[in-house]
Amino acid sequence: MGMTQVTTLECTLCGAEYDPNQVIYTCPEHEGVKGILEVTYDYDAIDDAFDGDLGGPIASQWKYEAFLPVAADADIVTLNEGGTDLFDAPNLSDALGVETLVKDDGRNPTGCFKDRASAIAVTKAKHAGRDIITCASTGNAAASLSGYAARGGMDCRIFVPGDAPTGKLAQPLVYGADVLAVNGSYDEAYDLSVDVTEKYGWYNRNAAINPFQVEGKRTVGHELADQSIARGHVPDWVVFSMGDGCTIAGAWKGFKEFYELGYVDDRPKMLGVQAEGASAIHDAFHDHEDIDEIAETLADSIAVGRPRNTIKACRALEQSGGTALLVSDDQILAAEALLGSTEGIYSEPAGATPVAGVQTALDRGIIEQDETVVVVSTGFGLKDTKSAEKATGGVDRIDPEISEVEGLYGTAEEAAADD
Ligand SMILES: Cc1ncc(COP(=O)(O)O)c(C=O)c1O
Ligand SMILES: N[C@@H](CCOP(=O)(O)O)C(=O)O
Repeated sequence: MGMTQVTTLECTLCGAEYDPNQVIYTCPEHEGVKGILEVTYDYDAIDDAFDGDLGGPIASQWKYEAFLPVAADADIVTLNEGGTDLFDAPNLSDALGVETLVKDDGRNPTGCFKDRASAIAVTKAKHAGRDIITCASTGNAAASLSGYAARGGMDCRIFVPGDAPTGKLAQPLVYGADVLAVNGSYDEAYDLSVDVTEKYGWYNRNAAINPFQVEGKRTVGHELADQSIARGHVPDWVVFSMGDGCTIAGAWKGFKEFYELGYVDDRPKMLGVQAEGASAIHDAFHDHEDIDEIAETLADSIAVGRPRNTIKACRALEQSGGTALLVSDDQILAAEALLGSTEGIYSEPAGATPVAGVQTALDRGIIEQDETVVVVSTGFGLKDTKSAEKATGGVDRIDPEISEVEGLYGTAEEAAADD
């Protein structure tokens, strides 16, 4: 059975349309991965089918199943992804000087928002009768896909840059994937995975070329809209970090759909944040003539030199009235420590990057102090403890002597007198 609510796959460059019930990645009319495809829907059919309790509890992203491009007779492979909390963040708000909420997508089953897309990929691959699935990854998509492939009983072969954080390499190994650590950058691992997909015919999960992956990511936008209904107001800004640009594009598409269907009465502006050393989407959005294709940032998840989804990301920024800005690695590390120490939310650097973006946007008058901001923390910090050590300065090492504690805090009597 086909996906009744999906109408076509439309090329973002030339508008050519393709049958969505085939496995197709990019538009063959363009070289390489340029002709990214957009999934289009019959929204009347979706609206008829959707019976979610808007403003009510969100058990998982499957609350929005009517919006998801899976066949009605597909066996869904899920670990209960999505349904992540949107936290009030009073301490962080005080520190930043603007009302801030945190959507903690690091609480997904494998510790990253990628699970929203991986559930779709493995479900679709199985439905298409495939038994091997692949992707290129800076680490999170790899870990996520490996977990879902294990759950779905599929073989998983992933390509990661050799210097990926060890936590992100351990995770897919435990999930039973073949982890191929490429001597090179993410961009090189990516090109290799595309080559392999063409030659071996494995199913490719990469969001940048597999048009259905951005569609899974849009449930974060559905949830933000749903949570806005529960809270009674839509935030002025939603802030994401950007690497390939698929995540912000998906989130915007999801929120916009709910707005256009009349489920929610306003839309946020999207703020996309990149690292100074990996700035290609920012550069394209601001019409810089020389786009810097070198990626050098400790925020490994957004260390992307040649983003594959610049078109969709820039469209999200433009349509929402938002913008893109850059932050330094030092700001990212400081943001990781700030988010953790103010709200107990431990993010990897790319997950904390939006917090650094809010600070910069306030300084530059892009965000006003009387606005409301949602930062989306996209990945859990324990995947990259080396960066956490850099962010915090690490532990105090002491001998097992009371005098060592007294050296730090004074004697117990002195500390009691201070209280
Ligand atoms: C934790 C984390 N945050 C942000 C991103 C950026 O997402 P995108 O590449 O879709 O822009 C990624 C990777 O893609 C990621 O793993
Ligand atoms: N930084 C990403 C890159 C690939 O993920 P995708 O979902 O955009 O395909 C990662 O975590 O690997």
